Amino acid sequence: MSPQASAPLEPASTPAAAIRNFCIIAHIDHGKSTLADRMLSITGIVEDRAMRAQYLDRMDIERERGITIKSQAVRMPWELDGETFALNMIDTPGHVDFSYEVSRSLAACEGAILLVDAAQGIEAQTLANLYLALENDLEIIPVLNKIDLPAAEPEKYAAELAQLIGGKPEDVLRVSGKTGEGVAELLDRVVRTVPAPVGTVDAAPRAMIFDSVYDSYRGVVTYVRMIDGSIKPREKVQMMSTKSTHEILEIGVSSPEPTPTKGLSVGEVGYLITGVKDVRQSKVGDTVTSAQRPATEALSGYTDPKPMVFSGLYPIDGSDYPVLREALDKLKLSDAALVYEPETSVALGFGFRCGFLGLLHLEIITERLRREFDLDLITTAPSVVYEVTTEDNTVTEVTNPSEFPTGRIVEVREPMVRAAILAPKDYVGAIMDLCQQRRGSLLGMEYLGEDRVEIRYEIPLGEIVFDFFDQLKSKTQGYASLDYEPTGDQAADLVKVDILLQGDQVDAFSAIVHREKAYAYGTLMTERLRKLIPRQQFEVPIQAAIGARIIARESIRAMRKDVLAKCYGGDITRKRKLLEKQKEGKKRMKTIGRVEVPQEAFIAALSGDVEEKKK
Ligand SMILES: Nc1nc2c(ncn2[C@@H]2O[C@H](COP(=O)(O)OP(=O)(O)OP(=O)(O)O)[C@@H](O)[C@H]2O)c(=O)[nH]1
Repeated sequence: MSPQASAPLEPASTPAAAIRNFCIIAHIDHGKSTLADRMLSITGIVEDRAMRAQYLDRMDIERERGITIKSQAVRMPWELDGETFALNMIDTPGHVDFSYEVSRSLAACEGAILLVDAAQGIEAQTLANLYLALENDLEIIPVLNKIDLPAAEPEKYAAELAQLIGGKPEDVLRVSGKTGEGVAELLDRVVRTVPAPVGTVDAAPRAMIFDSVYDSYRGVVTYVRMIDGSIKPREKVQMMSTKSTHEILEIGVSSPEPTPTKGLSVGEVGYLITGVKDVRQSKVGDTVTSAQRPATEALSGYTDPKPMVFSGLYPIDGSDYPVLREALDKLKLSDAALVYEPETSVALGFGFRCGFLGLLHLEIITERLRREFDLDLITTAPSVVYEVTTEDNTVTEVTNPSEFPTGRIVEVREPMVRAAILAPKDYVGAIMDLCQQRRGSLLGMEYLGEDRVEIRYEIPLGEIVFDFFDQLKSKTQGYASLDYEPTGDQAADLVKVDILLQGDQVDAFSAIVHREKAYAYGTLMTERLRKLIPRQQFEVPIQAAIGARIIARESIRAMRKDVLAKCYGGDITRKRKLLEKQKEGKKRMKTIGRVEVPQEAFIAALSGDVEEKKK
């Protein structure tokens, strides 16, 4: 158990018996990245002085926000009882939006370190990831982290962990990623308890893609786990889902910088570079085989990424539209799950309808557009995918409420999720109230230890994407954690509510809501717009309607005095100046029918800034 003394094992010739593939699963902020960094320095592959905080999180946004978006794999040498082992650590994204990526990373491992903050205990993502790991038959090593913290309660949480996975509290390891305490023992435990990979050495090669990253210099870097056989440089490989073939330009391992090798064989984890320019040609979950000697059966578990949440993205300055298009094209190269198509809105101009895996994915993309491409954007309220059947039996998938079919609707189906919420028991009442308001049905409740409860609900995804998480956090003073997984579609009594300005529909404000909530949505939006739209020369009614039926109404009274009048006959240059000034302020006026509305009013109404100001 010492930092590596002998030379590291050469990949491509490492016997499977000397390989251990593992990952770390943890709730957000429980210290996964810090522990991973500590392992890099303790195994000697990164010198302490080269160590920057969170070596593995490459993207700036990841580092700033402390979240892991893209998984990476690192090979580390470790010696135990005179034998050298190659440890492949696969970093998994911890968030629900990326659960498919998590599940593929897990499928590349034989063992998982279940890392729990010794001052916090088990959280929702700990559980969600643990269940995924168990489904993949991984050996679980329970570990409490941050034992250096004064607030750490290792005894209490070791008991909680032991109860959860079975076993004795004393078998739960205690470490500190920060000080390094217990980390060498943890690596020893990995070697002892994680099974060595098994596969057929001389079979046709099969490698599972568990990650695919776009690099502007090298094209797509594909991370794979060899299951059977081996792959060598210059070999022609085939992607089994698309049958496309590519020549391997480079093959290697990350330790942690990319290091070319003579190939990868059974059980090994590494990367391939084939000159592919777009991650969609090298998809997570797909099987790579040899073009000359293809395997007959692909590895199981491959699915196409499916967007769950849709939103319209519009540049605030209309002339930025081409920049937005280019930016999305670029992001798409590195993100197979992002989909988009052009869309126009009367209220917001030209933009794109974009599909995301979930809310965090949406947030990350919009943040990257703002930061990396300097774009000012407005996003419309997130919507899910509804399946609408009309009287003539046609079924339409609706991702944009303004495209809701007209005519008689027979059925509307909406996506459902199974949500697991973990919180201290005092908040059970508040959480149940919230879930009930959001049309949830209780599935079950379980105590974890003495004071924490796991509550499971089935809830429409559409209710979750609309500020559910914020509400949950505020009702539980930040203590609750949430995780969810899709469970399919369900029919519901849903209607489309339109917002009309002097009889004309304002598309960006149409929403699909439950019939019982239609009135609340209608009054909320009409009130917001009344406060935001400036008075016109005439009275302007603002209405909310379901089909032809008006359910709410406000009106903007006519101006008493024509403020422009004072400009007439006055100094023409002054008037021009005023107009110029107006342009500068990017105050684009949108005309809905005869009504002129500054774009800011729409933006404020969509983002709910009105209520904020009132507070
Ligand atoms: N005191 C103490 N703090 C720690 C320890 N490990 C991590 N932290 C702190 O906990 C916070 C979260 O650590 P990260 O390593 O970023 O957590 P993470 O689990 O990788 O977070 P995600 O990547 O967002 O899932 C940071 O502020 C760390 O400095 C530890 O052993 N002791």
